[in-house]
Amino acid sequence: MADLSGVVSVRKPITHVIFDMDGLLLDTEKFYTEVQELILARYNKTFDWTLKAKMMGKKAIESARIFVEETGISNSLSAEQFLTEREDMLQSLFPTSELMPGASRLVKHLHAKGVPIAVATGSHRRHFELKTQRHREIFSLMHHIVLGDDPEVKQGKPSPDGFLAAAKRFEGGPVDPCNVLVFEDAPSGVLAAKNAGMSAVMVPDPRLDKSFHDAADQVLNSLLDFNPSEWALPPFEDNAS
Ligand SMILES: O=P(O)(O)OC[C@H](O)CO
Ligand SMILES: [Mg+2]
Repeated sequence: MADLSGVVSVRKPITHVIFDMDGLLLDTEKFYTEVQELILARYNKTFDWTLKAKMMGKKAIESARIFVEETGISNSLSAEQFLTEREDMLQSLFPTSELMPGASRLVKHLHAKGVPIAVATGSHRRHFELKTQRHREIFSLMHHIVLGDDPEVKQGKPSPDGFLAAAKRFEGGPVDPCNVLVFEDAPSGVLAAKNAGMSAVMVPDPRLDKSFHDAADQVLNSLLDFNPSEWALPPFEDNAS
């Protein structure tokens, strides 16, 4: 494949795949947005996608600090108080989480073809359990799952900690990062994958500024648009979703 300057870009042969969770496999980013809009409304402020872009994909306390500082409410609400306040709302929303379009098809396909797959999420254990309670089957196909409160994940995305921990835990690991493909929705997540030396397919929310697409190796509107053959992965045998 050649770009407009005639530079030929060769994609690395992929042997292992790591999925992000929130906003990529699960349609859970909308819950964070909803709750944060409600909290900010109390301070007569609005939540926008510039702030969302900075928060998404990060560990809870890291994104909480960004929230109170960027909105200028840190004198009234600390990051810790913000987390406590949003918790009740999130706890009732998370169990209703739905899979993103194409997530089930892609995970089942890669698993059936023997491609080792894992999850690396910024989400901590308690939230992970709530979000995945209706989706145990899909998550059981993962070789392993690295959570945001894993002791090896010292820093959240864009630090590569989560993806490097995930690459280490595959059978026969550590897997060379250049053979790992990451699926991400968040700017911080794409940077984390690139900081880990991995390839990144970004499936961003359409409201995210397009400048965040630049760091990704490929940008898709939906997981349904992913073509495994482009990454030397086994092709789909049908067009079913
Ligand atoms: O996108 P994830 O799966 O890394 O999750 C991060 C936070 O829990 C939500 O932005
Ligand atoms: Mg995400």
